[in-house]
Amino acid sequence: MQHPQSPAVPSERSGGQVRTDETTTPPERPPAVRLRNAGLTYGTRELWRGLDLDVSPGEFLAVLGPNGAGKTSLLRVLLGLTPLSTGHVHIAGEPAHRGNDRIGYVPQQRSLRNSSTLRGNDLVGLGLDGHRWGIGLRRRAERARRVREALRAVDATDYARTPVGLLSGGEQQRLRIAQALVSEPSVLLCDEPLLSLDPSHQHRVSELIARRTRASGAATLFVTHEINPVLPLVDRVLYLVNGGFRIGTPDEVMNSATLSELYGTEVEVARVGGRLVVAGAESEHDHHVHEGEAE
Ligand SMILES: Nc1ncnc2c1ncn2[C@@H]1O[C@H](COP(=O)(O)OP(=O)(O)OP(=O)(O)O)[C@@H](O)[C@H]1O
Repeated sequence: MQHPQSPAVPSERSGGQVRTDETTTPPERPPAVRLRNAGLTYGTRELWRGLDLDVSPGEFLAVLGPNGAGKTSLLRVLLGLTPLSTGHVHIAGEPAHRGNDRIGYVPQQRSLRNSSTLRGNDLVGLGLDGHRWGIGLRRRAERARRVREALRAVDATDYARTPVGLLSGGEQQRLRIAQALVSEPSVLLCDEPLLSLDPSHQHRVSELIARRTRASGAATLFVTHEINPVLPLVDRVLYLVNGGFRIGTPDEVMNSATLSELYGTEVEVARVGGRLVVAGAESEHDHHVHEGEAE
């Protein structure tokens, strides 16, 4: 796992002598996301419980699991929209709360209305509104530069001036990703960001998000049913199922023994033509296989 390391602190010089007795270590940055004994229950339905998780700045975490496992609900908890039933959640050292401008969010896709006359660059620019920015960013030129850069990063420059209602689902999705990235958030939450994207853009967007995660030191939680584009890029996987979970590297989690134990039934994880295929967990798992996807 590659995380930014705290720089070493040089020893202070005092009166010509090197002081080694008071070498101070910089205060550690709090985890970008911290969950402790977290549990979420709706009525009598327990989605997950006893979840302890720290996501470090610069870490890329895939959140996987079948339909209804509680992946979106977990993101809602981090966004401060859904309270935990048990335990605690902190974002960058503060309790999770609504309207947190440290978080960038790519929500699960909803088609933007055909009638929407909003243009792509306006939609991406909305990602800069409502944030507390430094003086420089108040300048319109700087704002426009950031929007342009975000559009270029998702390969959306060509349709930046087209009304979003006229764009395809995949094109709209790329704009949403640019909108979440433009504010350079500390925590990036992506809910099925690869939906509607063709295989080439699935890879491109996954790589872009991985790169931005490392470069900016943001922590990214990436909910997806499309595991193959992201598994080679992620540091760890959180796999939610049947109220339980596993956290570990892709190799630690995505194997037959671990998933069989988690599902309580025989699950086979196989490599087929360089792709990971999960089989045996009934229809819930079919979504992991995306036939025809280019490698
Ligand atoms: N506010 C709510 N009240 C009651 N039940 C809810 C509420 N929100 C979600 N649920 C239920 O919780 C379960 C988990 O939903 P969630 O959307 O988190 O699952 P998911 O893992 O993201 O699924 P998918 O892969 O299908 O998107 C679902 O059965 C859903 O119906």
